[in-house]
Amino acid sequence: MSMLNLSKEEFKNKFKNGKITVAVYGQGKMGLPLANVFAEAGVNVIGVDICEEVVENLNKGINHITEEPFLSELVAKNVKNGTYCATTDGKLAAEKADIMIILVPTLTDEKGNIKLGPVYNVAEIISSGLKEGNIVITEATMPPSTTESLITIFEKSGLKLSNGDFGLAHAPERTMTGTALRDIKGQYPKIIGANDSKTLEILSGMYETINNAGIVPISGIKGAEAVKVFEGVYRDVNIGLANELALWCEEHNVDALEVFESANTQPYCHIHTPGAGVGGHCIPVYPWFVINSSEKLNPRITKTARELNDYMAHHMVELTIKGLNSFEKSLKNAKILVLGLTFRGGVKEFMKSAAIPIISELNGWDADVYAFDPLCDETDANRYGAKWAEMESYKWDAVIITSDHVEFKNMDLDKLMKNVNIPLIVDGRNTIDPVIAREKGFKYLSVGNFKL
Ligand SMILES: NC(=O)C1=CN([C@@H]2O[C@H](COP(=O)(O)OP(=O)(O)OC[C@H]3O[C@@H](n4cnc5c(N)ncnc54)[C@H](O)[C@@H]3O)[C@@H](O)[C@H]2O)C=CC1
Ligand SMILES: CC(=O)N[C@@H]1[C@@H](OP(=O)(O)OP(=O)(O)OC[C@H]2O[C@@H](n3ccc(=O)[nH]c3=O)[C@H](O)[C@@H]2O)O[C@H](C(=O)O)[C@@H](O)[C@@H]1O
Repeated sequence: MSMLNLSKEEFKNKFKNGKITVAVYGQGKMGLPLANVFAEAGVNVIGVDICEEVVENLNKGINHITEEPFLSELVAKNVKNGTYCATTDGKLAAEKADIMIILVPTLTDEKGNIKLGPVYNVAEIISSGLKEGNIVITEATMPPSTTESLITIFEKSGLKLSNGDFGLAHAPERTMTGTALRDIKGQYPKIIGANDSKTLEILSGMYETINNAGIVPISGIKGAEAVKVFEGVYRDVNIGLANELALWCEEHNVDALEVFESANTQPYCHIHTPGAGVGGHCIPVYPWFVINSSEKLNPRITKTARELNDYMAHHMVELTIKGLNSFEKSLKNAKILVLGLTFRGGVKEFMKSAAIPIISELNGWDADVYAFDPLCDETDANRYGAKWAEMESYKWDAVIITSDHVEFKNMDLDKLMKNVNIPLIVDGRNTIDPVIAREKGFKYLSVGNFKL
């Protein structure tokens, strides 16, 4: 069906009555919730993924993103009522679909080199099934200009974008794991940048169907890509500032969180939270999209913040050494419990997790390193060089918190006190209340709060 001939209202009617088919490529933390919010709105949705086990389970109504609240029920309901199905056959999905959404990983390697293999792979597959009147949308976070770099791939289909044969847009996913369904339905307005006004009109109609916060149309595709990337750069740079000011607070024996919270009572001040570092495949990745595309510009602020945030894992080990030394203990053979393997609480994702370099450096000092994470298991701990243990397994010489899981926020400190050889907590996520920890007899150190 050529949607580009429809008015916005005609499109919305067909869309809500299952007359339009959407294929979402990538059924992970972002793609699966999006696909199922569309399906819940009555749209015909095909979820495409390369993982056969994921697809097989999804077609049985089984959700693999178990940390996403309410998603399991939604997937089961949509599969049952036939508005959602999954496949590994991306070409067939493209042949059936009117709108194709690309929501696969956009990553960088350790050196910040951008890796867009999954995007180009999906573009080739979509091109093989692209039909007149279709619209292709990138929702994955894209280095600015990347969506338009796919045009030559789509035009292998014989269709021409400049002739209006198909539409192209970028409409970034502005969602957090843990609140994805809420966010997709309208926590924030939907940014859309399209190749022409007709495509923009149709997609405004489409997203209005599921997002009650409305649409923010951007004058071009590249601008829409920059919106999303800049949101992430803003966050990484501001976390870097928080970490730098927290290190100053440690040097001057000032409680960083108390100062930051007080400064933030001024509406123009939003000092972020200092910590063990910036993980995930979003915030530490997007700055590289700016750094690697700057030729004349030297993006010194973006680069410096990135470097400082990556330094914080080492600082956590420094705090641990200072803490142990205050008990006349060194790291060698010290029994250390690392609480948290994931990059942040509530998400089972290890990309750039602070725990990984921390465990590696502790092992370098011949410490006896164990880990626990409520979302993980022994295999995850061993993969990163730690043995698996629970709090009660041994008497610990130090406990290092690297993920802000809610289980750690509610930790029973009286029980922990019974399971320590040395009462030392190094809190990389400001998860524990320092006053309570110190009242209970712990030596408590965190980024920005250093009292031996
Ligand atoms: N995770 C988050 O909090 C957010 C992520 N994003 C962006 O969303 C995009 C996707 O991220 P996530 O969903 O978190 O990744 P994810 O790793 O959770 O899921 C990616 C899915 O894509 C599948 N996949 C990989 N290559 C594929 C291919 N060639 N064809 C089909 N499927 C393929 C994988 O099997 C996996 O199921 C990224 O660009 C990310 O920057 C945007 C906002 C938030
Ligand atoms: C601007 C913003 O809030 N972006 C969100 C972010 O989600 P993400 O899951 O990456 O979590 P996050 O809260 O940004 O945390 C990233 C990392 O930074 C750390 N972190 C976070 C905030 C802070 O003040 N200090 C800090 O050290 C976290 O511990 C974590 O290691 O990135 C997502 C994305 O863009 O993919 C985005 O959709 C989410 O809304």
